[in-house]
Amino acid sequence: MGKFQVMDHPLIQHKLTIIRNKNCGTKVFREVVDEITTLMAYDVARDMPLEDVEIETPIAKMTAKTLSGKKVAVVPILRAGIGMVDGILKLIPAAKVGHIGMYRDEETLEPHEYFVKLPADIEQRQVFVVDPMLATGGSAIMAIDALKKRGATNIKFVCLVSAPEGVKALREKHPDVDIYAAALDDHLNEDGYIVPGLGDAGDRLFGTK
Ligand SMILES: O=P(O)(O)OC[C@H]1O[C@H](OP(=O)(O)OP(=O)(O)O)[C@H](O)[C@@H]1O
Ligand SMILES: O=c1cc[nH]c(=O)[nH]1
Ligand SMILES: [Mg+2]
Repeated sequence: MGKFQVMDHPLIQHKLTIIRNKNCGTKVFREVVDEITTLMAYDVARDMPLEDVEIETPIAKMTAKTLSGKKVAVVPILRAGIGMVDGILKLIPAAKVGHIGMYRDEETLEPHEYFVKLPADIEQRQVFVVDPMLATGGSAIMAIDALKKRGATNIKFVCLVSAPEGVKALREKHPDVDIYAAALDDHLNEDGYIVPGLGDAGDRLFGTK
C-alpha cells in the first residue's frame, strides 16, 4: 500500500491558515499556494535516486552526489492544479509538464475528463500529480486512470487539503500511489466541499467567483 503522509511542518501549517481564511484575496492565495507546494516538493522528492559524479572543488577532487537524471513529469489536474506547478518546477526545473482537464459535476459530484496532454515518454517518468483538493477522490482517481492507461507506472499524488473520504477512495483504487497532503480535514458537506477546507480552490486561484 502506498503511503499517506500529512506534511504538517510549521511553515506549511502557517501558510495553509493564510489561504483557508475567506478574506485571503486571489493574489495572496496564488502566491501562498505556490510557496506551500515548494515546501512540500522538498519532501516529496526525498526518494529521488542519486548517482556519483567526479568533480573538483577549489581545494580537491571528490566523488559527489547528483540526481541520477531520473525523469520527472508534473501533471496538474486542471484548473486548480495549475497553481501548484511552478512550486515544484522551482526545485525540479527539468521536469516536463502534462495536463489533465477534469471538472466535477456540481450535482452528481462525478468527475468528467475534458483534456489530456502528456509528455510522450510518460511511461519512463516519475509522475507528480498535483491538485489542491482531494474531496471525494473522483477527480484524482480518474486522472490517475488516464495516466496509467497511457503507461505511467510511478505516480505520486500531491494535494493541499484532503478529506478522509477521498483518501480512502484513492488508496482503494490506486494502492500503489503515495499521497502527500498539507492537511487532512474533517469531512465533506452535502455539496461535496471539504469541511473546513478552503472553499473552491479553482475559483479562489483564478478569481472566477
Ligand atoms: O475529489 P473530488 O470530489 O473529485 O473533488 C476535487 C476536485 O474538485 C476541484 O476541481 P473542480 O471540479 O472544481 O474544477 P476546477 O479546478 O476547474 O475548479 C478540485 O480542484 C479537484 O480537482
Ligand atoms: O472543498 C472542495 C472540494 C472540491 N473542490 C474544491 O475546490 N474544494
Ligand atoms: Mg473548482
